[in-house]
Amino acid sequence: MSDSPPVIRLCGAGRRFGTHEALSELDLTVHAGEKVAVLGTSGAGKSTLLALLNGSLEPTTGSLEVFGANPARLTAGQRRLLQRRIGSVSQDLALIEQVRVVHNVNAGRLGRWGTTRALASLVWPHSLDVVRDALEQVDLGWALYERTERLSGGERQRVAIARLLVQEPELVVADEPVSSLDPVRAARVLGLLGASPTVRTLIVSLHQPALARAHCTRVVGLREGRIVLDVPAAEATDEALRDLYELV
Ligand SMILES: Nc1ncnc2c1ncn2[C@@H]1O[C@H](COP(=O)(O)OP(=O)(O)OP(=O)(O)O)[C@@H](O)[C@H]1O
Repeated sequence: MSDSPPVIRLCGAGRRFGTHEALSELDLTVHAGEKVAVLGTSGAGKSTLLALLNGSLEPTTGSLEVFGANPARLTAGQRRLLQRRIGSVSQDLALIEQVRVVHNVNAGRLGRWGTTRALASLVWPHSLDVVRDALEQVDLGWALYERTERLSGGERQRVAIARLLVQEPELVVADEPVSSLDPVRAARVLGLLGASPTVRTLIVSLHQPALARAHCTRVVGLREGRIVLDVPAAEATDEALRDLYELV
């Protein structure tokens, strides 16, 4: 193993919303190259965990390090550099509806561009070859100049994946990125993220254990805000997962 710090290190981390404890006492270390699936029932805390990991939420207890740094202690400039290394897909996808698909995909490159280039690209889109290639990888080559608001839910999810692909982040944190896709496309998108030469580490929440086993190396199970399972994907058998999904 290299000397570089883990990509993620959570120690005794928790997150409260008012009096509600969404996550409690999480210990989780993720090393570069791991592909981690986060599973659990609705409300188990998956989105909250991923929001901690992508820097959009802070833990209310315990500690979090991403690439060896506590995001809360970084300067604004250091935070921007950190965000460039993290590609994120949230459940709301964070797409701009009124613009054409090419611009939403190019948003993945904004972290590397200055303001002038970013503004110019809104008139004459930059990096068209790169954008086209990313869209083709998610079967959306035809949608380059479509208005984003006209696309279906599954097509929009794939635009968000194409945005990730052009960003070339070291770490991808994806919250249910295939929830609107048909089974073949869901497998294909996860295969793309898992096999991408630039995405070195993947943390993805899923509702389909079969996809976790097929495309990830490790399965972390959350139940009522706590990690109750943390095994290599091959050991995440139906039996091992039974407790995770049992309704209380
Ligand atoms: N902003 C918030 N304010 C208050 N409570 C919240 C907030 N975000 C999440 N919660 C609560 O925290 C708990 C965990 O929510 P979270 O969205 O992380 O679950 P999840 O496992 O991602 O669920 P799902 O699979 O339905 O997306 C839930 O009880 C939820 O109501």
